[in-house]
Amino acid sequence: MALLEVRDLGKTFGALRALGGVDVTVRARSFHGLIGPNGSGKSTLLKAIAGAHFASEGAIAFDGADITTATPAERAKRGLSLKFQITAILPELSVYDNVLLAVQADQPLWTLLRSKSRAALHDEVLELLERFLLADLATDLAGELSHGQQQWLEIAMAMAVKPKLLLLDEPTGGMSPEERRVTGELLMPIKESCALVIVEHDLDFIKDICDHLTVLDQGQVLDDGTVAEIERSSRVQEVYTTRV
Ligand SMILES: Nc1ncnc2c1ncn2[C@@H]1O[C@H](COP(=O)(O)OP(=O)(O)OP(=O)(O)O)[C@@H](O)[C@H]1O
Repeated sequence: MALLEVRDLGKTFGALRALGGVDVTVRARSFHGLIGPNGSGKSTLLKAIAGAHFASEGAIAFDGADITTATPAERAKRGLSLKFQITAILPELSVYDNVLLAVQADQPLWTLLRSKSRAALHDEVLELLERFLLADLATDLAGELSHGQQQWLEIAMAMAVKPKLLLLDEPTGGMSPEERRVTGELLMPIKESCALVIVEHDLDFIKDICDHLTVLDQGQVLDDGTVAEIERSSRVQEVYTTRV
């Protein structure tokens, strides 16, 4: 079943047509990669899905609802969660408090005042810290974590709201090969409850973790299919050998 349907999406910035006629379908609990040369429109598409900017044309449906003109907060309430290239952690707070803030963001105020609820929140924070290899660093300042650990903290925070779809923009940028490998391992289990749309330049990483790929070129869909189909695509090979 389709969780996200992007139909005939277009986005212009002044005279520049960054996206045009883009169709993308993401199934529930699938990992969907957006790849393509620099400037092909990957981040623009991710931002349009998140509501960070509005599409100029076309429609976006998420979980059965039309979200084309919904605000980022309304999309988040429906189960969309995102982590962008730019960091969103609070460096002066502990790792624990960063995750606690993210977990609390999903709770009504009255829930936070009950001690039973606070104990449950504590358990949720610990569970996320364990899952993303941060439990031993809980009391460290977030700003003192390594680059890779900061990325994992942000993914943990994005997962704190129990999304149906997680959007990641180049999560492995600046990571060591070992940190990339671990990031892949940390992401795989989220498939049990959540789909992923990921923009990534590391093609080996994206092929390892994704079920489905959409290849963009000059703001349009060049090809779309399983990883094996895209690997065999002569159109994609041509673009990657001549322009990347
Ligand atoms: N806010 C903006 N204002 C004007 N032009 C923009 C804006 N955002 C993106 N663009 C332009 O839209 C086009 C697509 O950019 P986008 O960042 O989506 O590509 P990308 O595939 O993510 O590139 P990269 O792989 O280099 O990150 C580019 O020509 C870019 O310069």
